[in-house]
Amino acid sequence: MLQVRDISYSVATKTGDKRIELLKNISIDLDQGHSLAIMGESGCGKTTLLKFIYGLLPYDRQEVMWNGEPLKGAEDTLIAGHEMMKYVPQEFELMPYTTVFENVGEHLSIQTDDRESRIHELLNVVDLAAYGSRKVKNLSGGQKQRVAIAKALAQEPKLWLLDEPFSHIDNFRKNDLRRRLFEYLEAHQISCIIATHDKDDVLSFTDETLILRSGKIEDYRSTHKVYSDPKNVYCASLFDEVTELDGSLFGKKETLILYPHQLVEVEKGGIEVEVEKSFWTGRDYLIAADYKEKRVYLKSVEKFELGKNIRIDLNS
Ligand SMILES: Nc1ncnc2c1ncn2[C@@H]1O[C@H](COP(=O)(O)OP(=O)(O)OP(=O)(O)O)[C@@H](O)[C@H]1O
Repeated sequence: MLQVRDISYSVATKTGDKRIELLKNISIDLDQGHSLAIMGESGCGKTTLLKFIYGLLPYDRQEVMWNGEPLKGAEDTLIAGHEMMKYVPQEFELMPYTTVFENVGEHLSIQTDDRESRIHELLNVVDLAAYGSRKVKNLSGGQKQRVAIAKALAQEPKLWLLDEPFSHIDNFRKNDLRRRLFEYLEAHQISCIIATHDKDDVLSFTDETLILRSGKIEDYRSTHKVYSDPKNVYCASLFDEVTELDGSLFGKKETLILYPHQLVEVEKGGIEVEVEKSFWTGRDYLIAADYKEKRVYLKSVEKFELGKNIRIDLNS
């Protein structure tokens, strides 16, 4: 079990007269086998938080605990990084002049009886079984990223720290790869913290979600709650387009933060909006409309012409 206790992390400005706080009062409890998503806008501190947990940055106090034991930060260890964790950074580190097979096997003991079958198992997880003998320098960016993932799994971590792990991988493979990986993690009871901008990494695969904004926790609950009951527009907009409307327009007390599928066109009732644009999304249209100079988004099976007035209501 991982426990992060009220951590803050700051760096000195270039002039050295001030400090910038990159992380402020972050606490995390992660049970073994659970997965946590870290979401937030670019620059909010996701990578810094992963590096901090992994032990690449100095700890002021005993702030990161593993199964109740305090861990040491970068300034107190010879080799930074905790052995029960594996951190897969955005810029993956591979050996370009050796094969995929050798890269993945790098950390497996030569004595391991089932060395070959273990490497094959991991290459299967990342769908690279056919590329074992290929030199890494001759792979595409997405293939290299998959090698980095397999290599990290070869070390049998208890906690996996992933920074935008699918950023180079095409949509065609992404969904399948996600499913295989998270199934592998579940089967081996490996915990996972994944920093991502992609809601598809989060909704189907993580138990909890922590949303960061300027280094502070904006929300930290079950992924289901973070998505379905967003605390504010910032949190909701990490998942989809968002409309914020006064609830009294629909007979509700609270301000409403709505995803496009939560608003629909109706014949009567609701409010009148003016269509500004219809975007085809494959299955239906995302309609951008104006309500008293406020942007409103809804889903529709029908395309609406620019300037058309339609009535919309809550999709209950
Ligand atoms: N050593 C450092 N010195 C000064 N500023 C830093 C340092 N490391 C990170 N930062 C700043 O801290 C902020 C958080 O960076 P971080 O890489 O953690 O963000 P992020 O949420 O992972 O962003 P992205 O989604 O773009 O990868 C950024 O503004 C970054 O420029």
